[in-house]
Amino acid sequence: MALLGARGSGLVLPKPVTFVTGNAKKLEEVRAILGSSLPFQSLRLDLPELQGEPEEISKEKAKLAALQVNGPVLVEDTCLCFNALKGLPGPYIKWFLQKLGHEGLYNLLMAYEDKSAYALCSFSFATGPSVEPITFLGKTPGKIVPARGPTDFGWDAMFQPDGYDQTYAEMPKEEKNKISHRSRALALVKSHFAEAEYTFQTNSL
Ligand SMILES: O=c1nc[nH]c2c1ncn2[C@H]1C[C@H](O)[C@@H](COP(=O)(O)OP(=O)(O)OP(=O)(O)O)O1
Ligand SMILES: [Mg+2]
Repeated sequence: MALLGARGSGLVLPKPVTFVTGNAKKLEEVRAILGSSLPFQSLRLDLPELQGEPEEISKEKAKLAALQVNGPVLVEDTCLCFNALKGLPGPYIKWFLQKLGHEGLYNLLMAYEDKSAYALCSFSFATGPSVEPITFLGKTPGKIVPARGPTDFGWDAMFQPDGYDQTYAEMPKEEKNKISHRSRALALVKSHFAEAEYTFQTNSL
C-alpha cells in the first residue's frame, strides 16, 4: 500500500477527496480556484437536497455523497439571498430561476426599494460515511440587477457584487474567482487542508 502526501502527521484517508456535483460550471470554478492546492477527483451526481438552513442542507448533502463514494467527499450548496425577502430564495434559488427566469426573479423585488442580496456558498467536507461533515461558508454581498452579460451560469448575470459595476457574468472569470462566495469558502477549505495534513492512501502498490 502506498501513501501519498507524505507530510504524514494528519489523519490517513482511504482515497483522494471526491468533489460531488451535478453542475459542470461549479466544477470548472472549483478546479480553477483550488488549482493544485488540493488534489481531488470529481463525480457527476445530482444529490437530493433537504429543505432548511444552508449549512444543514450542505451537511446532509455531504453525508449522502460520502455514502455513495464510501470515502472522503467535498460538496457545496449555493444560495442567492435577497435581503428584502429575508434571505429567500436562498437555497431554493435553483427552482426559482428554473421557473421564473432572470426577469421573473428580478420582478420579485419590484415591490421593494432594497435590491441588496448576498451569494452564499456552503462547502461541506466529510472524511467518510460515518463521520460528521465540517462546513465552510463564503459570502459575497451585492445587489440584484436586470440581467447583464452571458447567461450560461445560473444567476451570474443578475448579481452585481458590491464595489463593482459589472455583474459576475460580465467580469473576467479570474476576477469573479477572486471575490466570489465560492472562492471565499474555498479559502477556508484550503486552510483546513493545510492544517489537517491528511495523508491519502492508495491501493496501487
Ligand atoms: O456562482 C454561481 N453563479 C451563478 N449561479 C450559480 C452559482 N453557483 C451556483 N449557481 C446556481 C446553480 C443552481 O441553479 C443554484 C444553486 O443550486 P445548487 O443546488 O447549489 O447547485 P446545483 O444543483 O446546480 O449543483 P449541485 O449538484 O452541486 O447541487 O445556483
Ligand atoms: Mg443542487
